[in-house]
Amino acid sequence: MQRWIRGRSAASAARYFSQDTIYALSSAEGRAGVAVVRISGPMADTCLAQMTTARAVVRNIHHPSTKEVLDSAMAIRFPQPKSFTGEDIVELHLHGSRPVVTGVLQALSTIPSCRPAEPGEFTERAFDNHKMDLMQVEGLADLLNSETEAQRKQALHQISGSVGQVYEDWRLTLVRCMAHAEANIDFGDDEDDVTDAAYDAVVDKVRELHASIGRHLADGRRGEILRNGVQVAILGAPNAGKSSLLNVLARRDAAIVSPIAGTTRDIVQVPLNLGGYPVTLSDTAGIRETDDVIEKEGVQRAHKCRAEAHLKILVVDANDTLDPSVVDLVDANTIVVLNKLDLAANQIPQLALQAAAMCPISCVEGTGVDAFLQTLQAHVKNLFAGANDDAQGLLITRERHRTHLQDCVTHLKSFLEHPYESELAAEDLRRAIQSIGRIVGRIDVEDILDVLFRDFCIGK
Ligand SMILES: Nc1nc2c(ncn2[C@@H]2O[C@H](COP(=O)(O)OP(=O)(O)OP(=O)(O)O)[C@@H](O)[C@H]2O)c(=O)[nH]1
Repeated sequence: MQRWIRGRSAASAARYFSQDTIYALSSAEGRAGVAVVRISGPMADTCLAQMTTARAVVRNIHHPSTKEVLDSAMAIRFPQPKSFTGEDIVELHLHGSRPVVTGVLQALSTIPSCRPAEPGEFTERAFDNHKMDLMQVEGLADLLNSETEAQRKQALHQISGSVGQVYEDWRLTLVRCMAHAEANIDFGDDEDDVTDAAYDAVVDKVRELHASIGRHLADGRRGEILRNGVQVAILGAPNAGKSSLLNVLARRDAAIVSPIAGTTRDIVQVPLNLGGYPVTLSDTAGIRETDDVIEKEGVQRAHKCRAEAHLKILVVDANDTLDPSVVDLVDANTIVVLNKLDLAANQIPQLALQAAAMCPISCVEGTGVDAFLQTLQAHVKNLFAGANDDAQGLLITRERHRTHLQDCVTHLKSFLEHPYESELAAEDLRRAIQSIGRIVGRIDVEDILDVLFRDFCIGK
């Protein structure tokens, strides 16, 4: 354990070695049915003994010195090593009232070597005690930040450890390959065990792994898109009804709507949950040639937004002739919305556009909005189609993982270019092993952990 704690930031290492017992409110702040105070560390049982006589039963909680009754609560013990942190843990399930929680936390501060927990410190202890690996900690962070069902599923999948296990299996395969490569350096042809045929099998194994990781990398970034949300840009000419559409979908007046062409200048974003998938809708400035400096900037931002979007909605006024510059915006990832149907005298214009779909609607009357939403939802869902094609349902959820996997592939490729130059080949495998080992994380994890735990709430 010393090996990787040594690199930990000074504050974090000091915290770890102090052997303090930490406590915090682990449920949400404020009035609630139940408030859970979690205590972890060597004094957890002592805290319990000093404040109540209970073991998972309802009892009075006393102030340890004044003996004043602070609450009637349920106390649960989770003895080490099977607890969340791997240490003795006590949970006090209190009434969810501010004075009760404040009184209990204050009472805990009077017990020697007990102190309030830092954000994420319970999870940090779980990591330190090998109860979770880095990917699981990241998965927990994702779960806490998740807002839709699909995000929750992905985070839970990562917390379960199954994704990390696949990487660990790949790493162990490479370790075995490297043992063979090093045996080649040490014994060459003199050793019976290290036959050419055995080494050929190692090269085949590396080739296989190189292909598997390559396929895994070609996942269309579905895991990262799901984690960060699907970006959908609403584009079109001025006055087509882009802001009106945004407001209809958001069910509130998120953007200003007016008959003055060129009203929207900056990007206006609204988050949506579409069938369990997280979506960010961006309303943009109407695209046209202009000398107005501010509007020009708005049009540039609209083009940038379009370039970064996973899906585009092109809003067209069904009563206007199509501007060629707007036609150029259409591609296979664009849903065309023919708006202002109420003014079109029941004539839906037939447009020859290579779009993903065409949806006639009226933002003012609400006609066609439900059908459009279904089309949009289907296209969002389609971005993730095939997510479970992979036997393990394996998706890359963070850029950090992708970078290490790409490094690993680079080293494996280098190995495959000179597999029979023993020393070079062994060095390539060593680097490939290191790259993949960094994902699950026991190497150079300190900076990542510091950032991760900073984003955690106190009590987690
Ligand atoms: N009749 C009718 N009017 C609409 C409809 N949708 C929008 N409008 C009107 O069209 C005008 C422009 O609507 P906006 O939503 O501001 O259009 P926009 O595309 O965001 O415009 P810019 O900000 O100029 O890019 C407003 O007066 C809206 O009330 C519709 O379905 N039917």
